[in-house]
Amino acid sequence: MSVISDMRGAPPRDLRALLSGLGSSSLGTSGLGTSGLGTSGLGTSGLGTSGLGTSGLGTSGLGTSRPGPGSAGLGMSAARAFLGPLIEPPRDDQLFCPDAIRDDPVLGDRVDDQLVAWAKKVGIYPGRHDKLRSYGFGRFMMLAHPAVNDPDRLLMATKCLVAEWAADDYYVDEVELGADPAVVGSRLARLISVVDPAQMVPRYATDMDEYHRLQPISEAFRTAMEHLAAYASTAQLGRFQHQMAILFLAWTQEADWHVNRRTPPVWEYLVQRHLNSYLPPMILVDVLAGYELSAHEFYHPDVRRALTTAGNAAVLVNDLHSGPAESDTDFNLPRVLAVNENLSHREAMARTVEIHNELMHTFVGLATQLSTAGSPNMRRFLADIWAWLGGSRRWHATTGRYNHRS
Ligand SMILES: CC(C)=CCC/C(C)=C(\C)COP(=O)(O)OP(=O)(O)O
Repeated sequence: MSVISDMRGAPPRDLRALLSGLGSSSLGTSGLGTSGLGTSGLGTSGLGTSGLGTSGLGTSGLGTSRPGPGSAGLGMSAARAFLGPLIEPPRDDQLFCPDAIRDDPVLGDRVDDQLVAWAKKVGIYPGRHDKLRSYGFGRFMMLAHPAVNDPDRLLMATKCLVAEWAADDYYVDEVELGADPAVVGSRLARLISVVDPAQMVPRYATDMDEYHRLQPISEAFRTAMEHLAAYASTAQLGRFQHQMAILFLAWTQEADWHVNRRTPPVWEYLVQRHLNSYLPPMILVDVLAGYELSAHEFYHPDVRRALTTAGNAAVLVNDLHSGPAESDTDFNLPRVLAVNENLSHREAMARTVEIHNELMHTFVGLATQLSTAGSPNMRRFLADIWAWLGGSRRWHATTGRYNHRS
């Protein structure tokens, strides 16, 4: 039995409180089915509120005000009665993390089929489309957004995810795929000019366009963001651009470790994983579900703290699962811990679980406070993040990217 599946832990009291207020909203929205969430004809702002039935719950509106005391609308018992049963985290292991709320393999397959067709069209993962299919990135998004039944919304999120993963694989991690730490900075700086379009005098614009036309990863980002823009508000699109700049910065830091052949101290690795976290796909939960957490709330420092904590915890689940599939020169927390603290692999895995759990408990505490004090959309957003964490956990445990059949 692996260290991430052989110890038990009961959900603590604060988690129960959090779930009664927020985890249930995802269950509530999943109950709406495709007609409530999945159709493109519905305006984003109206959909969020109608999805949660806020009008009947005495709330302070759509969350344009700062989250603060006194604006809570949905009492816990009311939430439970209205939105359904609590989500219990799985009891079969030590990882303090929910499991997936829904698993719809047919829907996941459908998104993955369309994903592979898109990948062929833009030119990413050439000659590796079977591998790409086996990763089940569409299945990932199906698991992580359990309230969303619309394949096109899931495909949009999957394209964004895969554009990021392709950049990570081809520019940062996989030397055999052309990754080269000496040019990571330049490649990513050029790529950000697609994410946040560079303004160019006409005489050089053709040169820049020609470069991007020949870069499948540029084309992946351009088309993924075009798809994202069909569903996202300006502010939601801005979030994504901001998060990409952070992500790309982190990848240049990683390149420094490779070029200079140094293993960072644990704190520096954790800073890098804070920047190179799962936040980019996570912050799209409201875009997919068809509502919007206002920019005012989204960027509130307390909210940012909660979200980055969740993003950091989620990416450590990646570190726990991906280690064996990574090359020896790749960095992950167990490896960094083992080197810095002279731990065995098993000890380093157990320490990673501990750090993950500490982050998750912090997230639960912060989210509990925010969901008590914040708007209905705040509560819903946190619920959707919780659901995302569960879907991510299930994906990591089952994807062909990290789990090879022998
Ligand atoms: C979707 C995405 C690529 C988000 C940014 C965070 C990130 C780069 C990952 C979660 C991938 O991390 P990592 O490089 O460790 O993943 P693999 O182990 O290479 O699959």
